[in-house]
Amino acid sequence: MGAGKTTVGRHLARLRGMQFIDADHELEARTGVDIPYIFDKEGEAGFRDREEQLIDDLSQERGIVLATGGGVVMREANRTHLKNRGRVVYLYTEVEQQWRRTRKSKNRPLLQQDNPKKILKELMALRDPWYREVADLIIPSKAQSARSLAMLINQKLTQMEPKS
Ligand SMILES: Nc1ncnc2c1ncn2[C@@H]1O[C@H](COP(=O)(O)OP(=O)(O)O)[C@@H](O)[C@H]1O
Ligand SMILES: O=C(O)C1=C[C@@H](OP(=O)(O)O)[C@@H](O)[C@H](O)C1
Ligand SMILES: [Mg+2]
Repeated sequence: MGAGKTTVGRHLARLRGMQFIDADHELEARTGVDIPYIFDKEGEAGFRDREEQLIDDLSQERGIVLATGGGVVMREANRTHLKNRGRVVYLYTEVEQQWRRTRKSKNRPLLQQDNPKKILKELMALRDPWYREVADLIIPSKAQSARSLAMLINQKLTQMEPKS
């Protein structure tokens, strides 16, 4: 959360002339409600079930840039689909930076409590190994604009062999 997946992903899609899809926005469009509402009514498990279904669906698309939610690596099926069906970029961000970028937002239910920095730290410890396992490319996102990060990712993807 707060790494810049949604923002950088949109720039990257523009640079590559591809369609951009944000999994959370797509889920909101398909259900007609927002992410906090889904967490509220169905809990995190309900959200994860919907997310898993959606990732299976979207990862079969070709020629898109897909920004996932940060918790996507929590389910093994998601990790497998992303790894097998696309090229995965891990936008690494320090917890302090994540916290600064997310502290005013009301849109991330997991952080709507007293000590969001502690939650971000715990989630990082749990998830970082999975992000690294799934990633084809690891990009530290420290102190660079979203557009320059997208340009860097674009360049690195272009240097890689096309995924068959
Ligand atoms: N490289 C960046 N530099 C400065 N601000 C950024 C950068 N990437 C994202 N942001 C800002 O941080 C916030 C969270 O970004 P977002 O793209 O929603 O992250 P994610 O989708 O990974 O949770 C947004 O307000 C966005 O404008
Ligand atoms: O890290 C997570 O578990 C989540 C990240 C969010 O997306 P962003 O990573 O785009 O904030 C969103 O999917 C949901 O609130 C859960
Ligand atoms: Mg996002």
